[in-house]
Amino acid sequence: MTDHRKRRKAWDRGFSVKALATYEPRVKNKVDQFSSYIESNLGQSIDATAWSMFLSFDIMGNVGFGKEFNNLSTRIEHPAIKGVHDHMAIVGTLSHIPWLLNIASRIPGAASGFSSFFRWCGDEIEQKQKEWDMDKSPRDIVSWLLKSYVEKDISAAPSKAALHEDSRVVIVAGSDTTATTLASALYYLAKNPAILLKLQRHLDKVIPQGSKDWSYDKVKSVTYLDDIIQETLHLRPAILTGGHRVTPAEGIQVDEVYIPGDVNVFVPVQLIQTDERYYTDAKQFVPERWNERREMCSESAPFFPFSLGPYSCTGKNLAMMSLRISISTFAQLFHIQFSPDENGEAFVTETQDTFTTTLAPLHIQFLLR
Ligand code: HEM
Repeated sequence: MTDHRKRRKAWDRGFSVKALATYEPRVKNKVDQFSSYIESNLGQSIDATAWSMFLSFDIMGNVGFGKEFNNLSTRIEHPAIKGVHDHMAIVGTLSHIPWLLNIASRIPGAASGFSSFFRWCGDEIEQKQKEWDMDKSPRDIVSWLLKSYVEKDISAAPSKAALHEDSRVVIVAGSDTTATTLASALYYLAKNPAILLKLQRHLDKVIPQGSKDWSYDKVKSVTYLDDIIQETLHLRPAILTGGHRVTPAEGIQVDEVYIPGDVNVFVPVQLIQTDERYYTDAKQFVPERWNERREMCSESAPFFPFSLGPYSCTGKNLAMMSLRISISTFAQLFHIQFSPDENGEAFVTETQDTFTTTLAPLHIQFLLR
């Protein structure tokens, strides 16, 4: 735990206000690239699940590694994405039996599906270290981690292997999660035209001159945008169940249930966040519950899509920034609706909990407002 707290410092530097300010125009640039594609394909059916993935991985390649994944321009998955998904399918299944996961990673060939991803991250770290310039301020998350390592800072990864692992976490933790949240937000906006319209009105109020006047500062002032993101994370958190935790040696009392010590437990995020005891119309998409209809949340309403405590998400501010930039840009420019052959059902019923979430395709159309 003390070790973990120390190591968080290296991570936190990569998400400081100063670091985020250097990422912001790069995130916007990727979102604009996506918007340009939409503009030249207005009315066409677009798979929001796949495209959200392309966008998030391109963002994470750029701000995570300072590299171009080119998913948006080629519309072909970078091998790192496939590697991550193969990896997560195994993690999602085996994490319920943690010792099996340890064994599986040591069986020759068992990890072949995601070894290209491991190799890619490792090569990038090696390359960065070769080109390392002490005088330059890091411009991406991995460079912040490498800086601590090269300078032997107290927060540094304790070994090269640990540094390689951290670099993989940047992609695994940062891309899939933001992508599934964006795809879910697009699903809710397509399903609820009145909510999309209300968001557009709020955006028009702070950006009356249209998209050329877009600025992150203006968008950040639109609380309804945050209400929509929050409600998406409330109903469809990107990590549906979350990682397990071990109970303290003396055991733990949860209401009337006693759980003995050293037991693996899960706290299923989505299940708890959609419990009617805490929220009115708990499974309905009502962004207003976070502001003007606050009475729809009880005092103790649980909300922890980024987890809580010392192991909570260190990339939360980057995730929120990416989501605000993406959703505000799309909503300002476009009307969003389901494609004629889409009703959104499979997107909900075929969701798989693979530690991060695996989503079914979602066919939507963007039209000019
Ligand atoms: C909507 C997007 C995101 C959601 C919902 C999310 C959620 C979470 C959750 C629930 C955890 C805790 C996992 C556990 O307890 O087992 C976590 C941890 C973490 N997240 Fe995120 N995350 C998001 C985006 C990001 C981004 C963009 C990054 C950037 C790289 C990131 C980096 C991390 C890291 C490094 C950890 C491990 C923290 C630690 O162990 O101290 N996340 N995230």
